[in-house]
Amino acid sequence: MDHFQLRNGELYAEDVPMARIAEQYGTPVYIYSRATLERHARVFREALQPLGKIHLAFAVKSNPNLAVLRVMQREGFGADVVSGGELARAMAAGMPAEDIVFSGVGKTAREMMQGLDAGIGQFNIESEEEGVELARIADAAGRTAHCALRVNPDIDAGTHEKISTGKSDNKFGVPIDQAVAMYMRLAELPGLDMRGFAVHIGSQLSDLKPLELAFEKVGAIVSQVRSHGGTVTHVDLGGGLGVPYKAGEKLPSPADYGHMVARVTKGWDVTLMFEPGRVIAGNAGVLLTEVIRVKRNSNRTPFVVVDAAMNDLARPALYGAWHDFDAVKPTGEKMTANIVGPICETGDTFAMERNIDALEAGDLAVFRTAGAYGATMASSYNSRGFVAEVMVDGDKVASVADRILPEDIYAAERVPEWLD
Ligand SMILES: Cc1ncc(COP(=O)(O)O)c(C=O)c1O
Ligand SMILES: N[C@@H](CCCC[NH3+])C(=O)O
Repeated sequence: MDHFQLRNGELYAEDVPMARIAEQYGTPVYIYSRATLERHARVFREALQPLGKIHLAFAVKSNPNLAVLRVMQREGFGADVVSGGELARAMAAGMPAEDIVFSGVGKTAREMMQGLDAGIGQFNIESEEEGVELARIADAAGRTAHCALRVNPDIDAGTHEKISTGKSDNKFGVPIDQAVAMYMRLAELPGLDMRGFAVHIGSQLSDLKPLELAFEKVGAIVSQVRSHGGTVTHVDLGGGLGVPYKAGEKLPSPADYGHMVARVTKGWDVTLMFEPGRVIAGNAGVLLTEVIRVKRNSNRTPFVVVDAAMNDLARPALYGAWHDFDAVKPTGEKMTANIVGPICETGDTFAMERNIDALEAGDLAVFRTAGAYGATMASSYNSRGFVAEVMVDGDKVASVADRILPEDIYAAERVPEWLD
């Protein structure tokens, strides 16, 4: 059930009218629904639970807000992190260190030490060089790093090229044909406990077939390692499951995904790990915005200029991504418009020639499916500050991230005295 729905002709977030949120917190503002996050977490768990030993790690990059992480922690999820900052956030939100997986091609020595000091559950190593460095650091500190080797299966995930990660020319993972020998070498190093493999071929996948092919390839190397006398107890299958961005769009469900995973991993005898992000958070958030003005150039499609911009929601500018856009108080009238933000770039365009609810200056509207890769990718470009975030829970609403004003940002800047 959608928790961002019309009631008596106006949009609500759970039991809170969005107009009230705009009044109280201003716009633009991200709104997260606790009930939706929880439902998605449970649906995902129920789809994978039948597989036996599983570990669920929420991809922090998709939505690192502390309140969102706390919801996930209460749902029994650990975290997939890709930086020292995300690791610190996951821990600040109360995630147990042993439930945290650290991925990423560029972990610094300092971040490795941070993970070791915290006692995180697993490092996903993305190169032999990284494994050797982690071994040296762990050994010198008298620690053991539990590790999986991330493989690159050279599979086209069929998603946007900028969010594909599993082709051989992508920077992620090690070539799968070298993985077994590399795994065996790394397993010899002091300081490392090689316990398995990881794979993640991309995000917003709308077809399960590429995932299935990737997992089959991983299954083959698990057998090869074992036939060489090596040990494999964990396989991390990453995230990537897509979500509908357009009303009525059909994508594979977590249950479809669960059935596919069950079929492919039958007999592996490992703990299966998952790193879902978008499928949990995407449709659990919207970006509420106010129309600043409607700019009508005679005979041309009007521009609906909203107070959200590409710095608040970067996906349309970065990937040409589609976000459904609905009036908070629709009149039933429609218009064809270009939806743009106030930033001084043509790329600050959310949609062109879109058939939308008729809007005028001062009206409120939402970009849907903005809970993942929304606020987390915000910037302060054009000195617009950082967008605010709230969470609703039934009829309750709370700020979960205050708006950061331009003056808060330039307070950290200095003019050196030699410029006086
Ligand atoms: C290593 C890794 N794990 C998990 C995710 C989360 O992906 P998604 O939000 O598509 O589930 C990503 C992002 O693509 C990733 O790079
Ligand atoms: N930022 C991307 C997803 C990247 C996934 C990170 N591995 C998006 O908005 O779709």
